[in-house]
Amino acid sequence: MGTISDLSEAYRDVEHPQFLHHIIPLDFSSVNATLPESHAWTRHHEESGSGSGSGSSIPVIDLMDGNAVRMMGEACEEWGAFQLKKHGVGSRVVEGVEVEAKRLFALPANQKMKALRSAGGASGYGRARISPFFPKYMWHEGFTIIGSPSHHAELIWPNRYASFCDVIENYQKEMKVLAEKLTRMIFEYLGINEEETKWVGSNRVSEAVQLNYYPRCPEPNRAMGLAPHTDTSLLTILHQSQTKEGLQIFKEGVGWVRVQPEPGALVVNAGDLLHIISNARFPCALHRVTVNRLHHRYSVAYFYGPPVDYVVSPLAATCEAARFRGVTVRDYIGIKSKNLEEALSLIST
Ligand SMILES: O=C(O)CCC(=O)C(=O)O
Ligand SMILES: [Fe+2]
Repeated sequence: MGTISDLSEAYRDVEHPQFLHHIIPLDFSSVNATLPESHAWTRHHEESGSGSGSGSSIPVIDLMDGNAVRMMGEACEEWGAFQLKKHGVGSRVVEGVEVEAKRLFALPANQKMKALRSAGGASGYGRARISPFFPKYMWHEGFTIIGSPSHHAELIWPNRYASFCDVIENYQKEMKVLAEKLTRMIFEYLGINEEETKWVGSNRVSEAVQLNYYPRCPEPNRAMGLAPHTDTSLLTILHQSQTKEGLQIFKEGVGWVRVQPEPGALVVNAGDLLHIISNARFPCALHRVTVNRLHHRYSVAYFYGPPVDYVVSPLAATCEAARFRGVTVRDYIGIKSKNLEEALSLIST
């Protein structure tokens, strides 16, 4: 149980308890033709690079390819992200979670509210954690799982929570194996010695599963699915449902670039912790989500990182000056929760 509760505690320690209005999602089923003002952002879709025809897109990499280490490393350097094929996670496992996510978010609002995230907590149902940093709300609701989902699942489904938990726990297990493999490969690319990777594969890693739901939206051009952010992880593995609009990644000099769902592929992106460990050689992928008029969209993110008491520091900085001071995962979570995008500059040297 070690880390599982540790990660929850790292979030609970954050001195910034959120207000309920930052947690309770809008009841989207009650919205018909107009976007409520609370959710109306200024137009944002016409920015450069957001057209899929621009030719720019994150690389699609086959994990079984003999050059996978180099390709993943180069993708991380250029984009901080890539799509991964032949990753070894069965399609039934992935589709299984998507089915459970659909079932969960289709419940009436009062049912979902039974599993509402608490003001100081990290897991449960609610708005995106980054909500307090933005003037408008997002067209989104989420369900965060750290450790066992059974507590919250039982509140929602007293009689059928076991099957939900089986599916989620199996997904966590498979994602963890994949995340370990990817971490080892990426560290190899960065030339980080094995001594520093001892935590990989331990049962003390920090991990969380995030189910995301973006209902169809009457005015998609004025709404925001998920506002621009980077992930507070080492790496994130994401499954997205096959919808046209959705995830976009920001590339310096290009703008927002769509990540077209590639059948069977998972999106991998570098989080803040990998940015620090790589001494900023890898950008942490800034990403956001747009919504669409016709289809609901679902995604499942798996966040992976070192144990909360592990000191993250630039390991790939053997001959250059370290650009960040060392910081424990727990402290970094605290800094990020209070400062969001300023967090990295607060630990810069
Ligand atoms: O829905 C997506 O495609 C992205 C989700 C995401 O960025 C997150 O959960 O942190
Ligand atoms: Fe994210």
